[in-house]
Amino acid sequence: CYKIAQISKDDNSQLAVCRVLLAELEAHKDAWPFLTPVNHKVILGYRKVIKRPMDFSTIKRKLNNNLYFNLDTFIADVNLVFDNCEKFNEDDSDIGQAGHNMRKFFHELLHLKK
Ligand SMILES: Cn1cc(C(=O)NCCN)ccc1=O
Repeated sequence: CYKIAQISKDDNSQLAVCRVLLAELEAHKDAWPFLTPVNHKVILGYRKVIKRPMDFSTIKRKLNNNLYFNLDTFIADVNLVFDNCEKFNEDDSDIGQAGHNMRKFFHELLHLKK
């Protein structure tokens, strides 16, 4: 049963790493555009242009509902947040710049944890 215990321990420690990474993203000064889902009733065109919306609160809900298989599936959703941002916003806009800053910050976090 050691093998089974080992697998579940890895899942738990990977889950703990995801929670810490998400907390650090949410605490960043440039996180404000990404904390909650984009309101497509307010932001015209968003629903048509962005096929897979994602935000930090949705990632937190998915983490708590055990919907991430491993660290890589978590990283894919975080990158989706930044890819959506780049698609919808000009690079020189406030939100566009925030997205670039947050992507760089997340990339550096990942390389610290390795
Ligand atoms: C990520 N993103 C956020 C917004 C937004 O307005 N967020 C509300 C901030 N309070 C608009 C476009 C977009 O791509």
